[in-house]
Amino acid sequence: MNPRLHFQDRVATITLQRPTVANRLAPDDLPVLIECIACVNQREDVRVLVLRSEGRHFCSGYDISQIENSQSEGSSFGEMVDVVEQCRAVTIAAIQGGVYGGATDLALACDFRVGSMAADMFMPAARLGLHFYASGLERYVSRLGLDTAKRLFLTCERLDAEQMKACGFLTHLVAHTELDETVASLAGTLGAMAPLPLSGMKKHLNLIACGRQDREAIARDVQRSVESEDLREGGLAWREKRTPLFKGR
Ligand SMILES: CC(C)(COP(=O)([O-])OP(=O)(O)OC[C@H]1O[C@@H](n2cnc3c(N)ncnc32)[C@H](O)[C@@H]1OP(=O)(O)O)[C@@H](O)C(=O)NCCC(=O)NCCSC(=O)C[C@@H](O)C[N+](C)(C)C
Repeated sequence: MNPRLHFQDRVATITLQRPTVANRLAPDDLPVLIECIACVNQREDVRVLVLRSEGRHFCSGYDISQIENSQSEGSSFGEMVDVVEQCRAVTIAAIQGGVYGGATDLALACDFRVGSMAADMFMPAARLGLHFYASGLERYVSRLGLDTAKRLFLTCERLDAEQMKACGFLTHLVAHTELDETVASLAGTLGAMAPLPLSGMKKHLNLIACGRQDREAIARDVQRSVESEDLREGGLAWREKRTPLFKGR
């Protein structure tokens, strides 16, 4: 099955596993990815989702051999990326190599993008004759700013790992050999946080980034945390100088 979903402790991992075609995503892969996220959302014990892939490239985007159908399929690619962005768990993309086209939007929908020095990226939509969908354009501008979004979309320029970090595409840049360890360490850090504020603040920060903030909803989530067992546990653990044991309620 592509992709593969795996659970360990508080961490879910989705692995793209078509390395012979640079992990390109065909229309058939999109509902499978959406289903994987639905499975993750159902598991209350899962706090972190790692999106990784096998082989030299992270993902080469949409299947170019089916690009003419992308008008009808385009919305489902964007829909899949929106579903990833709205995942309840905090998401980390582990980018070991190339990330191209729609895959760059998929990575941007993740909360953290940890890249290796072997990573590179480009967005060839204009070169292919394709206008990118609205939610992807918005995500680029809200995450990277207007000038970088224009540079990437309009020139189709290739960026190396250091340029990806400099423009904010990568949140972390590490040696190739340290990628898995860095991702596991970040997943461990995030997995130890109180689940309610973790997923709540993730959701609201994303909404604020695209200008759709809801102050009343934030106030409700603040109140929910004030009344939570986890807040009492957090204070108690601090006083007792021990690691808190959060239950997500
Ligand atoms: C990834 C790559 C750098 C790898 O190079 P490599 O030298 O390591 O390997 P390769 O021999 O080029 O690739 C291995 C195989 O993988 C295939 N492949 C690689 N990426 C593909 C892709 N995206 N679609 C279809 N086949 C793809 C190659 O054609 C090839 O097939 P073959 O063995 O039958 O010749 C090189 O294949 C390449 O540039 N691929 C194209 C990348 C690219 O332009 N991606 C953007 C796709 S368009 C896109 O994503 C926009 C889309 O999101 C918009 N919308 C959602 C609205 C539809």
